[in-house]
Amino acid sequence: MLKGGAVWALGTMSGTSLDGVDAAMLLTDGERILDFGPTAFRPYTPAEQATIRAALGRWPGEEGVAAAAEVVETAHAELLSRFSGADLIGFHGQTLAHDPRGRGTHQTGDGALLARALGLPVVWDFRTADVALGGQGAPLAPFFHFACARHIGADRPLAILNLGGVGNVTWIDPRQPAPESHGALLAFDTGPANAPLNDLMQARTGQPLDPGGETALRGRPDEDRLAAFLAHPFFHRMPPKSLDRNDFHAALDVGNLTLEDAAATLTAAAAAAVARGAEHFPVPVTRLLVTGGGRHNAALMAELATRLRADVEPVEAAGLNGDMLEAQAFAFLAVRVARGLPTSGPATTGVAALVGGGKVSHPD
Ligand SMILES: Nc1ncnc2c1ncn2[C@@H]1O[C@H](COP(=O)(O)OP(=O)(O)OP(=O)(O)O)[C@@H](O)[C@H]1O
Ligand SMILES: CC(=O)N[C@H]1[C@@H]2OC[C@@H](O2)[C@@H](O)[C@@H]1O[C@H](C)C(=O)O
Repeated sequence: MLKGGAVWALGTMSGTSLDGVDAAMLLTDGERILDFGPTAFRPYTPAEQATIRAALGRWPGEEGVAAAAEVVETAHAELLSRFSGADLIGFHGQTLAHDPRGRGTHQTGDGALLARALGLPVVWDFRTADVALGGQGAPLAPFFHFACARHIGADRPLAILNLGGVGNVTWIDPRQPAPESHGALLAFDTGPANAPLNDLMQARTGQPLDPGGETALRGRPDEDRLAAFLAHPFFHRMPPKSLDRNDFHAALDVGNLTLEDAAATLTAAAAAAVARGAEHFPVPVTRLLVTGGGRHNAALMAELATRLRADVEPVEAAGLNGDMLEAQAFAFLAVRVARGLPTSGPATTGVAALVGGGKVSHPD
């Protein structure tokens, strides 16, 4: 186990959009951010993506999972071998299934194998312990978001919103001494973010996303569909709460709308879900910093600004890197695990007490 000092950790994320693997170096003691280091991205090829997609929703030992694991491991080994100077690795793996109150949570990819391949300690399997102890197992970035808020010198409550396939938000009071302090954090998944819009664009146009939100900007949201969407029981649950990528599939039927109106409806739904979530914040925020690919969607950012009475800005406005924040989070969490510090708590995953998730595998 590490003692007090800072180390260079190399974190990875292979997100729900299945576009590829992000990796980022971070100099940290698991409490503070001391420096940001190099970053890199390795896309999945269409064939690799298809192999992972075929295993979505599956559990260890089921058909297709071994092939997906091999793709994930190979892509990570290739990407991570480009870096030098790391003391340890934080390997998230690829979530294939997430059912915290049922079968559990499943991130594929073997960290022990990567430790041997790369010759470095690998911290991995971050979510299982939290779920086993009654937590949602997600989101896990909030303890890092707290460090980010401190790093950028925030002096009043703010929120960091991640718009990936699914949305997740962290409300932060940076005046508290540490993320595990009472009242420092509240975090939860907000609802579907880009995934339904990507699925619509793929099905109707063959494009994987709505670039810049251009299609949605030409359409009008269907208010009846929005109201039906917001009636979903997920919005009546108190946070913390988490979602699987396709949990909202049936609640977001935009089948008979034009492409533009369907895109506008799904975009408005993602923003409305965040606004619903913001009603749970302990005190309202005046600043919402947005990370994840959805910050490039002008229609989504405009809908957020309309629905939330706050400045809605990409995290870059505060000097952070919105493409790499999750990879940096798993670098940070790896150091916390190595130091025996908690990675989640009642306010972030709903677990009964503070939990230090994550396994450590050594190269020999
Ligand atoms: N230029 C763009 N215009 C519109 N949308 C974009 C753009 N770039 C990225 N996106 C959206 O962001 C998504 C990718 O976001 P991100 O990389 O944050 O997801 P992820 O990390 O895979 O997901 P998660 O955080 O849910 O695990 C794309 O699938 C797309 O929907
Ligand atoms: C189970 C799982 O992998 N969840 C992801 C997913 O992608 C976004 C959202 O859903 C969030 O809950 C989480 O990832 C981020 C990095 C987290 O744990 O903070």
